[in-house]
Amino acid sequence: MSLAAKKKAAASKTATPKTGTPTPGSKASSKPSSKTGSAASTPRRGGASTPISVAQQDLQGLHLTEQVDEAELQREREKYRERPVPSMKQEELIAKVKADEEASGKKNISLVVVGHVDAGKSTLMGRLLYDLGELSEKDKVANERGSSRVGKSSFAFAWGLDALGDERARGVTIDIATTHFQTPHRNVTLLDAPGHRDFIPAMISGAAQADVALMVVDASPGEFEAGFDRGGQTREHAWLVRSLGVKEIIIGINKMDMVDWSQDRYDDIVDALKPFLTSAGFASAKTVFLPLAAMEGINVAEHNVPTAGSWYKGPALVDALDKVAVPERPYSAPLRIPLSNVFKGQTAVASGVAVQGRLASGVVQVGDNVRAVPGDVVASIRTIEVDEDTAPYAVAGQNVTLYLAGVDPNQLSIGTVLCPLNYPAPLVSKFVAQILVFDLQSPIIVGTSVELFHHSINVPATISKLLAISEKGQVIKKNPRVLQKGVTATVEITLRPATGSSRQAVMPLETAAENKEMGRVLIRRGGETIAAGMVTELL
Ligand SMILES: Nc1nc2c(ncn2[C@@H]2O[C@H](COP(=O)(O)OP(=O)(O)OP(=O)(O)O)[C@@H](O)[C@H]2O)c(=O)[nH]1
Repeated sequence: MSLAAKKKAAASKTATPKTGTPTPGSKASSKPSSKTGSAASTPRRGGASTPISVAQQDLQGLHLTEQVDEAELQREREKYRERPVPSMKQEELIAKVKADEEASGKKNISLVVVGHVDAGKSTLMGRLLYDLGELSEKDKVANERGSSRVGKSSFAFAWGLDALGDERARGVTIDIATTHFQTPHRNVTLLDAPGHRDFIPAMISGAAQADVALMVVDASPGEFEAGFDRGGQTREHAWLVRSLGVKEIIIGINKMDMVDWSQDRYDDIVDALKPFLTSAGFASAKTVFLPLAAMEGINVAEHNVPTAGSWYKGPALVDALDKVAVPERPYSAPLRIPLSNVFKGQTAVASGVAVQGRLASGVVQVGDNVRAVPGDVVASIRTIEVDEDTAPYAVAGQNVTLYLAGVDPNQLSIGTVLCPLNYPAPLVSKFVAQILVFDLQSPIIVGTSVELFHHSINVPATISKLLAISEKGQVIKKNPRVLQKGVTATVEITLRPATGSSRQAVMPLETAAENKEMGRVLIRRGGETIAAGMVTELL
């Protein structure tokens, strides 16, 4: 699939509200980037993506508009419910997955790109894709033309990566776009994160899915400092990605052309970042620094530093990515697929309801039946797409598009978790978490209202009890009255019903001990990330 087409697909899911945060279900959009056989042969209709009922969808799929033959409709519905049979038992599948990985010599990793606004993230990724042959000359020329028309000709490479329309006019990335590329030993899924403060919720969704972060900083005079100061996004992004479980980080010190490849400037930036990254929880062995000039493609796909930069002997970006450690994937744990997208509206029922997400744990194959929670809906996996290609199975760590049979799209939403039939994730309205408190404007007290982020959703919640403050694993204070910046605390968190609803709010959640990825939460207040933590007990 061409990059332009991929971008179009990515752009089709950019429904993040420009101010405020996305709410569950708000990203549902028209249609995923499908090219499965069944989808291709399925009649599709244009039009608005307002949610429609299953019956209406059936009508669309069958091209019946007014005269409805109920019996015929029923037969068609039954047909949709015909399920492919899984070809392997779970244990067989896990063994095959491991053997396939061994044989391919390539491992899958997901990369999130973060950094202060305008640091050059999109330019860098555009350049990398171009140098790796993923962005054609034609795409690049079209991008150059398009971007100079709106008076931003230096954005030519970024153009390739940023989505369409609104985003182009403003020159700011507003939602996660995914693309794939390969290094000699890695298949990389790239999640391009927006740098703008308002868009951090979208970044959280990307970072929650990543194995490694590429943090881009701008070496130009004054710019690194602006991004690193309080209020700049460098610090918050580093905290966020680490809190979301990303252990490896590559720091691309970009725009070295602006400082004539000065080693002093590079060293100063490294010296400022190192202690900060350690305090944010990145082990120095898992931190790589490299100088770059993204626009000119220097030190991106090859170690081609100019004479002024001959002091640099380390890896080019592509070599650093090729060495990213692949975490042990929890294949044998029960399946958990938190959905990051549900395509409501135009998707015809015959090809299944299209959803996207990342396997937090477990394995799944075509024909498997899964239970969707909340809602307790049973669906059958009709088709699996990994990297836009159909696949017989998918495993923990992969981002997938799934086509589900036997389910109404309105029963699913962003945040729904697909689970095995006999092992659904528990639904929780209150839990205990151990949290690390970030930089705060005002302290956390009992009753503090927050937004709770878990994978791709955020829900209103209250810090209902402050249970303890600990240091190095020891409780140093019980029932504190306030939590200040920098402390590790045990708190009770209670979900609040959505505005206007009297129903008790619940969400699928597990303790971190049970399932690391399902037990990680982020806490924000008033557009600021104030804490991150692990669920330790479900109440
Ligand atoms: N001199 C110089 N300018 C660069 C380089 N890389 C990027 N730029 C410029 O920096 C500006 C911002 O680049 P983008 O790639 O849009 O930055 P971004 O980090 O993706 O920005 P957001 O999407 O808004 O977060 C553009 O004008 C680029 O042309 C570089 O290596 N050298």
